[in-house]
Amino acid sequence: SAPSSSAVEDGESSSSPVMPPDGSSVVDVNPPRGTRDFPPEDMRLRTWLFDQFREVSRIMAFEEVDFPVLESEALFIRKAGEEITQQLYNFEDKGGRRVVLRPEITPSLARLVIKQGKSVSLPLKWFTIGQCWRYERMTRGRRREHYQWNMDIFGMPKVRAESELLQAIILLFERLGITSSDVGIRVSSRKVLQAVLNMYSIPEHLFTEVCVIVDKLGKLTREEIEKELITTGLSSEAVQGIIEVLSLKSLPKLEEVLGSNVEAVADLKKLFSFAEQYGYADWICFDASVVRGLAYYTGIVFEAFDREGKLRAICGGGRYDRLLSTFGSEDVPACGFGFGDAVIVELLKEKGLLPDLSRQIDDIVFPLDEELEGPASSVASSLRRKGRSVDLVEDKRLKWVFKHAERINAGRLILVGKSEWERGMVRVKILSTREEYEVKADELQ
Ligand SMILES: Nc1ccc(Br)nc1
Repeated sequence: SAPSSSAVEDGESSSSPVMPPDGSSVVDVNPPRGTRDFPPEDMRLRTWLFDQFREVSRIMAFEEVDFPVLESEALFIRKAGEEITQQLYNFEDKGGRRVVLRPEITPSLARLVIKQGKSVSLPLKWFTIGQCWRYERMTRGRRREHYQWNMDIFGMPKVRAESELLQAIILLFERLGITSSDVGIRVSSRKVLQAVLNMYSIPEHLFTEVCVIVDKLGKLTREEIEKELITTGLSSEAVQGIIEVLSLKSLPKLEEVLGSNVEAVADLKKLFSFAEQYGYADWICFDASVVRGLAYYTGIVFEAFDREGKLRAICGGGRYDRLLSTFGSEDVPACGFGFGDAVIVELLKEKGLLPDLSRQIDDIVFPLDEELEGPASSVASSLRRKGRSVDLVEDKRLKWVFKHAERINAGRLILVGKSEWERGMVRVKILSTREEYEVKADELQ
């Protein structure tokens, strides 16, 4: 039996491995700390979820792209103190290169846009589903990997891009049976914070750091946030002003505070007006406290949340118009979101919306004795070449075969018996109706 592993650093199991008689030791059969196996039942759920991601991406006219999970560390070195860059799964490879298991996908997308250069026409609408990693001290016992669906639009400077991405997220929720009573999407803009910092003449270079700090609203206490803001050098007046504006949840109130000609207000009003036209206005709400924790966001940001408040953010994203220039390239306006594979499954469980994904096999082919194993091969092969899923079973008692047929929801049981085969026939059992008949082997469909 596999040694039970406990939460010790870096995943060594705490119990000694089972010692088989020959003295060798059994490897720890658990996956590395913080990672998951996907046995068939879990894999069916994951495949179903990813199929929903793909179907929404198709409906939204996005193209699929992919990248290595392994990326250059340089792509993720940022100085804003984000959690994501403090938990890099980074190492030096055998060639002395600094590499990472990517913690997110957006920088890879940006790298490919730069690499494609003038060979692509804008706007680009790309999506991918990929595994992302973080190295977290296991004391917190959290996962170190998850899969993220990313949808990104490059070369669309106006809020049409954000509106399109919000529709993709809402279409996904609707496909899963989730309603706007279950989930909402908080929307704001980093330009709100930018406007407040301008009001207090706070230098531009503090913007990103302040965003990363205020993103902890809801995770840290107000006092802790204020303390962190003060340490960046902000005056207590500016800190109070920031906290006050970020507590706004009314766009008209924001307009009163910031004025109508502030870009943030104009963008958000346009977005909420589009939402009415798309028909998803009841899903979204303005909430100035949303800033998201990634340093590179520059405009509208959003995150989906469960209205019961039991779970972490379901997905999130925003506009990042100046990411490419941090890689030394000309900027291209961009906007995107990441949608993880874990919180959404917790939500589906909460709402009783997990789909029934049992196995479905068309036919079981079973030779009734050893000398018919050859003919059974040709029966199975012929059905498979017609596109039927066939489980070829042998060396089992018939009682087991019937039980197995039930377990895998087989449609038919094809019995290859001696007397029937001598007449060129096989016996077919329709398992749902128990109907049974003989048919010519070479006419079996
Ligand atoms: N960025 C990131 C990577 C892996 C996990 Br689990 N969560 C967040």
